[in-house]
Amino acid sequence: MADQENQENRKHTPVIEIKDLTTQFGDFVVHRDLNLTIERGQIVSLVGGSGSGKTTLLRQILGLERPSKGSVKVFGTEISRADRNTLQEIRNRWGMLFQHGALFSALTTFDNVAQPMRELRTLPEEVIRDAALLKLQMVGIGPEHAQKMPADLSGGMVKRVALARALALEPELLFLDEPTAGLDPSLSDSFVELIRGLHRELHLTVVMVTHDLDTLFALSTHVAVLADKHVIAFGTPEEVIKVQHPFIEDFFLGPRGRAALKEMRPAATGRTDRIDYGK
Ligand SMILES: Nc1ncnc2c1ncn2[C@@H]1O[C@H](COP(=O)(O)OP(=O)(O)OP(=O)(O)O)[C@@H](O)[C@H]1O
Repeated sequence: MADQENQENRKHTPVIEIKDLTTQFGDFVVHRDLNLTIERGQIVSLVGGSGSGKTTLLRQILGLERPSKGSVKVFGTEISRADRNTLQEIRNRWGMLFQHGALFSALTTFDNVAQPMRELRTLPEEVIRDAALLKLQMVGIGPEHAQKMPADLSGGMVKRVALARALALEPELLFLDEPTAGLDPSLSDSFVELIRGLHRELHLTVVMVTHDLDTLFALSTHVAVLADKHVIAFGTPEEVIKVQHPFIEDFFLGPRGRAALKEMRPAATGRTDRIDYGK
């Protein structure tokens, strides 16, 4: 009964809840009274101009930066107040795909994916072996590549292996930092498809930083726009592009944005309509 209650609570607790966050470095204020709530199953793209504080916000969520004011809760726990064990438990519930340095160059493909499981120190090696191969299979990497070194893989394969590694501990929450940067358009499309499929199968919550509008429109259920030191708009892509703000108009409705909107495919919601961008 208590277990059931816990599970119910888990379902209803926002995955990320940021309230009145201020981040300040010396006199320089990056975020002021920033609010953002991300619910289970959402795919949220975080966008904003250069220096608007996207990376710093991710660092706040990951517990790498402390709020000057306000609170950042992940899975209902205030991350800056969590003790070491709680923080580790929370970290085991998320995976992160970094834009650069995604893999350890001295480890094989297989060992890169196995490493987060080995660090748990609770799983027998045979279980790790099967799980790592399964994760690689999920991202379309066959066992024949398992003993290859990262330097011998193509750019697209490195991203896939890095995604397998981020999924190693079966996270509920996945952070993607510019997931399609550096991929050519067809690799980028297939990577988007892969993330979309995994989101559906694994019921993941995804938070990504991206400048790539094709990726944004193909994947996002929601978009959070960071400008003027806080989140100026949060909603579905259709809702957000209607908000009048110079950054939004420039980002979404400039030439690049219009092209991406025209090409837009159904997003992770399974929506099949096209965005009507008015102008
Ligand atoms: N540790 C720090 N000390 C001082 N200033 C910092 C620190 N970290 C970030 N900043 C400043 O905070 C601002 C926001 O930086 P941040 O990297 O979060 O922006 P961003 O939106 O990710 O930008 P970009 O898209 O260019 O990567 C910048 O002006 C940056 O110089």
